[in-house]
Amino acid sequence: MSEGAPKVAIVMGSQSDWETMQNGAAVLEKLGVAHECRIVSAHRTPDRLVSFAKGAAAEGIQVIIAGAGGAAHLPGMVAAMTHLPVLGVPVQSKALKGMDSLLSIVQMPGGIPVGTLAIGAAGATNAALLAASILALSDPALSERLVAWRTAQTDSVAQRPV
Ligand SMILES: Nc1c(C(=O)O)ncn1[C@@H]1O[C@H](COP(=O)(O)O)[C@@H](O)[C@H]1O
Repeated sequence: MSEGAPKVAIVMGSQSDWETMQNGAAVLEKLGVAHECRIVSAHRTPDRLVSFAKGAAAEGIQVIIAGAGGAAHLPGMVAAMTHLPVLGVPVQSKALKGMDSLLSIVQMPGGIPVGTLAIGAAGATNAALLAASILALSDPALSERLVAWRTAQTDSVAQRPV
């Protein structure tokens, strides 16, 4: 469904973040938003980070979702090197349950924004929905799919617990 050149890039600091970030990829897949997923780490692969962040706009990427845990510098460093919207997902860490990730991502200095989502799977899901909302501003067909997705979600909520 999501064919064509990727418009959203989902980047994550480690393979271990995929369990969380795949929730975002699944939403983009359902909505038919072309996307790509990459492992990029500010700490472990700094050169890969620079070439990704500096080249993303020229490659046709329109929104970047960046997920990382612990000392989560990835989203902020990506944002420092691109004007594209960057949505940050704090991945839940074992030691501090993701509070470290959240605080590392959310407290950006004025001038370099990262739109920070909730810790964990819900954050990854919502980052993908926000990315789709941004793209839908200039894509009426995607806008219709997004509204249909929201309607289906509403319809799936039972009136009473079973
Ligand atoms: N926070 C970052 C960055 C970064 O910010 O660039 N690179 C890796 N990491 C994080 O280290 C955690 C543990 O990684 P490992 O599981 O590979 O040891 C992951 O949640 C990853 O996002």
